[in-house]
Amino acid sequence: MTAPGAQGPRAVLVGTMGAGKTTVGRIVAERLGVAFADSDAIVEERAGKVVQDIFVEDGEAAFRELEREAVAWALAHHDGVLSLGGGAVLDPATRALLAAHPVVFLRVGLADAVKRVGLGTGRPLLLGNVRSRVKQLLDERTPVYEGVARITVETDGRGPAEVAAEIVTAIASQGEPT
Ligand SMILES: Nc1ncnc2c1ncn2[C@@H]1O[C@H](COP(=O)(O)OP(=O)(O)O)[C@@H](O)[C@H]1O
Ligand SMILES: O=C(O)C1=C[C@@H](OP(=O)(O)O)[C@@H](O)[C@H](O)C1
Ligand SMILES: [Mg+2]
Repeated sequence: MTAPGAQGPRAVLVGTMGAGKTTVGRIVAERLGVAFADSDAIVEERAGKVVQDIFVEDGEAAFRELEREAVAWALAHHDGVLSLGGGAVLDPATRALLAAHPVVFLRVGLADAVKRVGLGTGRPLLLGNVRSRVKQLLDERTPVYEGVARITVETDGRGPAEVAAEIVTAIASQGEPT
């Protein structure tokens, strides 16, 4: 994290659950030599409990409020790489803030997303039929991710290091004068 007055994140990663935002974001930050932050981790630190427990004990609306505040704070104060939770972009105020930032959409298809999220219990929105929930979220949210992104990176069939390398190249070329 950085002092107030920073320019904001070098890259903000968005995409659905299993796109690899947390994993790839950490690698991109390492390669750029900057700090990494994840909205879920900020929320968990502030709430003093994990995302799953916030959903169960306080409800999704309470989580979304904490998430909106965490993202707004990080966009203003974190100048490294920032990964968002998959649903953060559903908030209109968050989308408005994102317009001023280098947003990278990590695209993933249904098969790879399902493989990556597996049967873990850490993602409360996927409880039940994982495949049909992932499909529904992909269908609903892909246009939203496309709407906020300046850069889109395909992740199907590619490992995190390869995806991270493409992001580093893409943000470097975005920074060049046209
Ligand atoms: N490009 C990739 N190829 C294969 N597995 C990946 C890739 N990116 C992430 N993973 C794996 O998928 C799982 C979910 O990744 P994660 O970074 O938590 O995704 P997100 O934050 O987008 O939900 C992790 O086990 C991670 O190791
Ligand atoms: O898509 C969503 O609504 C969510 C995605 C999760 O983050 P990841 O996308 O990093 O898994 C986490 O914020 C929460 O379980 C809700
Ligand atoms: Mg994540």
